[in-house]
Amino acid sequence: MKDFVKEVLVSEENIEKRVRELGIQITEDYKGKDLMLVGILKGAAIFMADLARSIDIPVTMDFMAVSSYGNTTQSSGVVRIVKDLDTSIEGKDILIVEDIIDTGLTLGYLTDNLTKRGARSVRICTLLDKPERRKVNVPVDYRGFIIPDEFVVGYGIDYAEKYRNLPYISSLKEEVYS
Ligand SMILES: O=P(O)(O)OC[C@H]1O[C@H](OP(=O)(O)OP(=O)(O)O)[C@H](O)[C@@H]1O
Ligand code: HPA
Ligand SMILES: [Mg+2]
Repeated sequence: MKDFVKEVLVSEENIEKRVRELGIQITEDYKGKDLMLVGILKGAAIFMADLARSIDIPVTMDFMAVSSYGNTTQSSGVVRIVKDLDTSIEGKDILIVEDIIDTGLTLGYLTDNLTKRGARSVRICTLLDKPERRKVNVPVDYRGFIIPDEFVVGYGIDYAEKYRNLPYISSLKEEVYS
């Protein structure tokens, strides 16, 4: 066990199994539709790569980058678009792919923003959901796991840009923050 890991909350095996299940469900729901996956950088990059390969219909993929956390464990509350989509999404069925929904500020802003661009539908797929921390109510259509109110890292998710390459989801020892 890496010495900065406090507790493994979701194992590599459980992530793999759940991603496969989500892919099957999304494949069913979007058959015959023009599905575009929108991954939210950087946290969702790893989830997006695995999820896309578990979906069995043709999809298009693009990425956006927004930032609200910076190098802290607290959301600033201000969502800023750092990288926008490359193409118009008018008439498309959009599935936003996120690593984690915490306060809901990021996804609340993004759902609104993408809906206003004339998408046919905008839905949300998040690997992790931390409902205890919610400030903005956002409808989650596909959810990997519900987790307790702990700051987590791994499988794409960072603390101060580190630990994204852990293959599982874990909490960090207190000394990492100090
Ligand atoms: O529900 P919220 O409280 O808004 O938090 C969730 C968002 O915060 C993190 O992104 P971050 O700003 O850290 O960017 P990153 O993905 O590049 O790490 C995470 O990846 C989500 O996008
Ligand atoms: O628990 C978290 N870990 C890392 N980044 C985050 N952004 C929102 N919640 C989290
Ligand atoms: Mg982050």
